[in-house]
Amino acid sequence: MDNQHVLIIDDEPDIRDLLVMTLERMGLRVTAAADLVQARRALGANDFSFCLTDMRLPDGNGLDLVQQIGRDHPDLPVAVITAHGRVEDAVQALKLGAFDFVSKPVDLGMLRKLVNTALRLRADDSTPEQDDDFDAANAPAPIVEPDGELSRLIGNSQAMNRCRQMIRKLARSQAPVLISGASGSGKELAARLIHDLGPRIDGPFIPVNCGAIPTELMESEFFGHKKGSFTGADANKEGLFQAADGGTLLLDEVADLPLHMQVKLLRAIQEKAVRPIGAREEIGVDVRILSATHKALKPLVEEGKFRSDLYFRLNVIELHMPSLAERPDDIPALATHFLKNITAEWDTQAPAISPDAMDALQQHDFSGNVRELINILQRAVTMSEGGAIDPDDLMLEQFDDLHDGANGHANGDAPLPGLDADQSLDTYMEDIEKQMLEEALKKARYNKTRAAEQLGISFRSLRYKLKKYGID
Ligand SMILES: Nc1ncnc2c1ncn2[C@@H]1O[C@H](COP(=O)(O)OP(=O)(O)OP(=O)(O)O)[C@@H](O)[C@H]1O
Repeated sequence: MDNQHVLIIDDEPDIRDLLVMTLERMGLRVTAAADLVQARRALGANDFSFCLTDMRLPDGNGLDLVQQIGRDHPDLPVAVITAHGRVEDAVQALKLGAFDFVSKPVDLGMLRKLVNTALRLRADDSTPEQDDDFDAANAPAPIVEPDGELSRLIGNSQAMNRCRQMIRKLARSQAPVLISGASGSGKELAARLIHDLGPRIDGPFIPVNCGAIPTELMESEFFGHKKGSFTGADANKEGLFQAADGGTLLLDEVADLPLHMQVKLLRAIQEKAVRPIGAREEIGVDVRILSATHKALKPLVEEGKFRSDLYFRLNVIELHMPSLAERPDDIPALATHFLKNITAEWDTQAPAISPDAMDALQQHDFSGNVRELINILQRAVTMSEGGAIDPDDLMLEQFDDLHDGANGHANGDAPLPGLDADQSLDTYMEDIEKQMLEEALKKARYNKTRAAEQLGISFRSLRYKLKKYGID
């Protein structure tokens, strides 16, 4: 870290001195500026590795500097110091391309972590950055060569290129990202890439399905607990935030968070600290938050089911993963890639996909997106007898029937089985319930969250019923 030169901008002499001293103790060379004019002069005359600016300065707003640095020095990470509780300022700074923020009074421990992360980013900089904008959603996407980690994202459509371009850019920031997209469209894969391409790569990546944690255990799962803090707390337990310290926490299916937990999460995200159940003190955590959802969150906010303040905090930047219907041209490349993977994993000969079968795949309505394509190919490799996969091997009608079928039974269109003479009404009802559960699971490609949705019951209720009937 020797010789790295950083720029601090703050008009309050006491705070400025404290910041300078803290960073110099980290072995950094520090230049301090008291206003925008001094800062611009310093930027023009030096090659900085990191910049930290206050928001309110005597001759203007620190956000103007964030924008200017984004334009003139796109590789220079810049963080802002926000007044305590001014979440809007922090969100605005992140949207404008700030790397991260710290709020006043500045916690020096957190600041040191932030600076280390920023300098790691700078040290890793080997590839020149594209000078693009976060919200340039409709701009034509320049081709981002799918080399290195990004080659894990298959597909060369415009939509996929735009995703790669966004992911590369998002990896450089610490801003919260909301990843939207249909089931199986690659949301978790995108989150992993943002983590792997960023300065937190050596830290943990912890994905958590928010719909899968029982309500009563949520607080303990996220924040941990102290031994003896409630019945059954036999030992101290670390929560997911602590487990993700120095890395990334992915809140998957974030729409399924119950309201009481949304309040607690918001606090943890804002304060960058958690308090385990039964603990007196809060513990600072250095975690980047990504979230993913297949449900549109905005309508949930309007219905009062998702807190608007949490939505505002999580959705600083949105990354949309396109469904296969939006990029059918990517299907051949995806199919060829997965076929190779499957045959390598199963140690069998790789059959070719006949042109007719490829056509059929391109016509197919993939409600389960890439995950469904993988399932279809796994089955096709098992079914194919000759050297090629033919349309029949794909058994696409069966997948279509599954799309339509569960609606049939689940909505009561299909005839109900008759009641046996020696059967009680209870066991008869249980048989029907079991049958509906199995069909909904099949239709949802064994995604329990989706199956619960189709059945109109909560995830927790589904899990209870599956256990009751011994369905795995
Ligand atoms: N563009 C892609 N290139 C290569 N593999 C992909 C791509 N998109 C998705 N996959 C693969 O498809 C599978 C499903 O992707 P993933 O779990 O990321 O989807 P998801 O959107 O998070 O799904 P869900 O909504 O069900 O949680 C994974 O095996 C993933 O690696």
